[in-house]
Amino acid sequence: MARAFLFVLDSFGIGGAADAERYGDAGANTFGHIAQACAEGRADREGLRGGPLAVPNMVSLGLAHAARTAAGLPISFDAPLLASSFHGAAQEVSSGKDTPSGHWEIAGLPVRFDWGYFPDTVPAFPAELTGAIIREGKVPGILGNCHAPGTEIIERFGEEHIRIGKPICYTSVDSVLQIAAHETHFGLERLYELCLTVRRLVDPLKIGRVIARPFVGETRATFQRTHNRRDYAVPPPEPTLLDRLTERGSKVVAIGKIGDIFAHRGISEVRKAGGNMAMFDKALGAMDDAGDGDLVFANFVDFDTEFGHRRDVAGYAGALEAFDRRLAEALSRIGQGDLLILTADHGNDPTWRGTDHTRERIPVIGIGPGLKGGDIGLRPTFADIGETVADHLGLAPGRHGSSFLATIGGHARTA
Ligand SMILES: O=P(O)(O)O[C@H]1O[C@H](CO)[C@@H](O)[C@H]1O
Ligand SMILES: [Mn+2]
Ligand SMILES: [Mn+2]
Repeated sequence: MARAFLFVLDSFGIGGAADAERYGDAGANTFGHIAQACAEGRADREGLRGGPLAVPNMVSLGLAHAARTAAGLPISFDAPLLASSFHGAAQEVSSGKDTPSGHWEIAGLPVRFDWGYFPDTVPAFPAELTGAIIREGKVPGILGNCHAPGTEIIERFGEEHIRIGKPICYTSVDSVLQIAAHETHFGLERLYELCLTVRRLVDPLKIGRVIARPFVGETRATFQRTHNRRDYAVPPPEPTLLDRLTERGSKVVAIGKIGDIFAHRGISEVRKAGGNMAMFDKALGAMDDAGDGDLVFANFVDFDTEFGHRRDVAGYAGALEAFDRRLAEALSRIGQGDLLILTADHGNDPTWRGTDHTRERIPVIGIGPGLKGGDIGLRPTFADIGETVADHLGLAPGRHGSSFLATIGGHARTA
């Protein structure tokens, strides 16, 4: 019996990317800087957390060792490593530091082409596109049309949006076109339909994702985004690990936004919930249901959306600690033949300038009862993760990356 559980802590980078300079991110280190801020008492928040970062379960899987591999940081956490655990870091070869690039590469498909981006100008969208959105989306116009952080732009235009019914369209340094609209005044289903229309319109521009950003509340002070966010991604240009598994008849259970990220290709079942903790419940349930050859692929998005982009260090630290506490429940479900890998898709250093992702290496830590475990070193591509899962689940090797299963004493199960 072989099963695999892949948990992505969205944006939990560990620094050290060799090409960080090109992105203006030399020195960015999400994990390192959060740990440092906590150690120096700069991430205390009444009622939430205080003191040094406490993530003992991830440390026992080798998180601190992984940080040293990625960025040369000294290991300052002293928990013993669990038997059969393994640790290392991976460098991204895809050019984008965005969610689809990170996840697709993890699933064995590096993104070699360049995404389309909108310039940081006002207006940000080409006039023909804006015209088409209004015409084909049947809306009276659009608000925003610029680069902006999502919460700010809702504060700025939310009331006007409610009054005149124009959706708020904005973008960022990522390859995205985001549409914020009120759940009841504009309508949630109408927002989703509009996003589908816009998805088609931006396909020729190679825009990675159109994202529905519904919100509620009646005034500037009370607006709040809801968990009904939906991402409309372009389908991956080649088969991913997910396609390879489902084609063989294995189940791929997608927790959180994984289904959206892969444009629902190679996914057997989607289980969604609002917030990291509810998502963790879903992940545990999927672990209980998984059978031989299956993959549970989970994304925990709060780290990125709620804390990384908001540059909220204490919030990020608190979320890591809450996640780490729940990890004990996942570890108790792991048995012989199981492989659990924790990783990330890019960085989002909450101590960094701006509000965008940071180019970083990612942790690759995990456990597989019966394995020798140990150091897997620095992997040259995130695709090594997907290839290791493929190897563990008995698939033939894919086109990108290589399995580290043999390094940790696993048996290639490929027939
Ligand atoms: O500021 P919000 O709306 O959260 O947007 C963020 O979320 C987008 C998708 O993850 C990123 O491109 C970033 O701009
Ligand atoms: Mn992400
Ligand atoms: Mn993000």
